[in-house]
Amino acid sequence: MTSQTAPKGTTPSSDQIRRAPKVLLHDHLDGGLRPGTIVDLAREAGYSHLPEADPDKLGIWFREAADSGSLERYLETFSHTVGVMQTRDALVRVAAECAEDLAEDGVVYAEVRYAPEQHLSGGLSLEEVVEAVNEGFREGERRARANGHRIRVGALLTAMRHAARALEIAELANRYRDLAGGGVVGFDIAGAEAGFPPTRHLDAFEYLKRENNHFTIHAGEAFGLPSIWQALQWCGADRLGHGVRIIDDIQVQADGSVKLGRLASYVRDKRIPLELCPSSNLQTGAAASYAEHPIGLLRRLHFRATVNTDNRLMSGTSMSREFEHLVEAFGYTLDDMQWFSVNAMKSAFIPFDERLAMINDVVKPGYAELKSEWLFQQTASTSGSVASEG
Ligand SMILES: O=c1[nH]cnc2c1ncn2[C@H]1C[C@H](O)[C@@H](CO)O1
Ligand SMILES: [Zn+2]
Repeated sequence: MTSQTAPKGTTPSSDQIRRAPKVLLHDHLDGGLRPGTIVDLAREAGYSHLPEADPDKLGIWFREAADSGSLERYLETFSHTVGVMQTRDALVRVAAECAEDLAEDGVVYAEVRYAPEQHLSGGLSLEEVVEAVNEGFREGERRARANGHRIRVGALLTAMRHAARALEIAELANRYRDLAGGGVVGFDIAGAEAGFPPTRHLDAFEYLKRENNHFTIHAGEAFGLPSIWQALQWCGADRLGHGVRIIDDIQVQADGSVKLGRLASYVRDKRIPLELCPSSNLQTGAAASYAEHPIGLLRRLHFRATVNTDNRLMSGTSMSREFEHLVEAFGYTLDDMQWFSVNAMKSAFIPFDERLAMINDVVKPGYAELKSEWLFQQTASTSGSVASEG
């Protein structure tokens, strides 16, 4: 009897990984610019601080400068991307290219975040920033469709944790939700973690809860369990940005059995989504290698783990590349990729019926098609060998 599915251990090719429908919950708009666009925008704006004028060299500069082992130094590189994103046209262009690039890479749904308060030095208001980015995402979705790709992009508004505008940004996120055609789907806080606990912004989180709105919090990246605990139990985060240090509450015993502490149990029991970003974690020192990244254990233990890019420019990555690294490190199959993608889609901030439709009408059929391709390839090569034997 022949098997109906690809056997476990059949790893997907790079081409299959790229074509597989992927879902991205954690990607920074100002961490994903094309190097050529940065050079163009710097010229137009008279921004003279770029460390390199050649796009290829600039791309390498970002990767190397971000590869520092420290979140604080990693974040310094954003001064150049934010520096050229200060006009309406620049924001529309960057957002449109972001949607196009993600769609080209096989991402079908993405939540892309940025901090509106960082884009005001050219005279834009917070509202004008949000409207420009939304316009860019819609334009990028249209261009992607014209190129045969379908993607839906929602925005998350980030407040910087060292600043004091979180409530104002939360109110902004609330005003721009539920827009026809797509808009702002939630809120986040980002920036240096050590010394800036999420409880500094409790007023913003309490406001969002009263408004029945959604938010994620960068927690458990550069700082450990107390940050995750505060984000969940004081602030009420729906998801954890990174959350990778939950591994500190999981003990693997000498006999291979695993013991979860109370916080790790809570995260798993409540199905709290972890927005894991492997390449970014290697750069900021949160993990030593892909093979040692906690995602391997968290996936085995059935945490609600998702795979994300964080900053495609600074990490020289894409969703496909993240999966390529994981396939190589852990031998993941298309079934594993589907599991991560369904997890991410279940955890998105759009309404339940729309998430379900994406899972049933886009994600699952996409993987089924790739798996059936595999079956037909096997059939073709088997019948070839039967014919030659005959
Ligand atoms: O991984 C991150 N951790 C904390 N903050 C981050 C990370 N990646 C980007 N940021 C910051 C820098 C950006 O300017 C800001 C908004 O996207 O969010
Ligand atoms: Zn991030």
